[in-house]
Amino acid sequence: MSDDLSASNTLLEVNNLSVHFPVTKRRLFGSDTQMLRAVDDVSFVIHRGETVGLVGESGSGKTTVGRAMLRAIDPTSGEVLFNTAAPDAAQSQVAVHTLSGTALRQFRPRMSLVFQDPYSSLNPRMTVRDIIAEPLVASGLMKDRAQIDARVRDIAARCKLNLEHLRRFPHAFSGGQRQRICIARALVSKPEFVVCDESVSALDVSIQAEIVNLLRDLQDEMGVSFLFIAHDLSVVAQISHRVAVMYVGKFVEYAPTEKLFFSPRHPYTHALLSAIPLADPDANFAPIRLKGEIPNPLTAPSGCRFHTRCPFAKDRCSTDVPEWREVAAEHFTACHFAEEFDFSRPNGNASEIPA
Ligand SMILES: Nc1ncnc2c1ncn2[C@@H]1O[C@H](COP(=O)(O)OP(=O)(O)OP(=O)(O)O)[C@@H](O)[C@H]1O
Repeated sequence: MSDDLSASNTLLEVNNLSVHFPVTKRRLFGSDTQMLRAVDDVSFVIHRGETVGLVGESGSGKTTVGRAMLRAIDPTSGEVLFNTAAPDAAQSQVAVHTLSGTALRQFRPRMSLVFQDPYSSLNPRMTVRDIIAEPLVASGLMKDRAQIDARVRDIAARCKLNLEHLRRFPHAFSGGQRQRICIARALVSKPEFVVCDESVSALDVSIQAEIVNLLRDLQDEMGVSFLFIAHDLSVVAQISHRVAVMYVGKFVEYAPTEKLFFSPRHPYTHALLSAIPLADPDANFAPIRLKGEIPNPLTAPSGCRFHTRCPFAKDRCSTDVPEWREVAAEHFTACHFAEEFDFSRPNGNASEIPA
């Protein structure tokens, strides 16, 4: 677990990141192209050895943030800066958003991705050994077979895979074992940053807990940082040092996990938390339920994007875009009235975060 939130421990800086997709609609005569603002002006940092949870309803832009950070897609604007050196050495900063060609290919092994579906993301015709070795071979990081085998066996053992299984094919394995194979593949190149995109969502609850524990152990051993994308706030709470909440392409709140759970400042975070059955002895805590669907980013509401569903919205919420600001130490939000709301659960404590 990383508690060092100092600037010298920063691994990734995301500054004003936007990803807009052109969407063309056919009309009777000709066509009409609009920009879909999947991610709009998002800024945050991730520290070394830290897990940042990213939550929000379907379509809010979580996957697009992760893919842009990995340069799997090109950002429309903004920066992704990666500090490559160890914290005590002189740091060397790589502007990931500007990399291309050979430089991008050489940088790729430092970042990786674990997909949601452990069934479709493994090639059924490859052995487990070859699947795990693939990133080393594809990036040209290692060429010597004995060296590759040693690295594969090392990461497979860390992921608690039986080494005898390396010669088998993926169909022989359960969902949990397959996800261990996916994690081994993602970590074989010893990346410093890994995006886990809904990586436990498809698994049974007991298996989810095993995978979350495995990711924590691997983080302690290898110092890797995770962006952990999920719908399920209770899973995110178990693994994340800090949590960001997204709504229609915007970050609405970002705070250390306990603060976000027990003193949220944004009505949307409060609404998401209201859906979790936490034992809460505080009589003042009034849960709210969200009505309606998340708006389409093509027709995102003006002002605060949440105002159309916010039970606390006032006039200016429909016209003025709220400023993204630090309302308490390490606690950021974008709500005009964050200072006025009290959604806190003063009697809550960390042990109440669902396990
Ligand atoms: N390549 C693309 N072209 C056009 N629109 C896209 C593209 N990729 C994503 N989108 C749109 O961008 C928005 C954000 O999508 P994204 O997948 O990032 O959301 P998400 O929060 O990860 O959702 P989910 O939880 O369902 O995966 C959605 O409206 C989606 O339809």
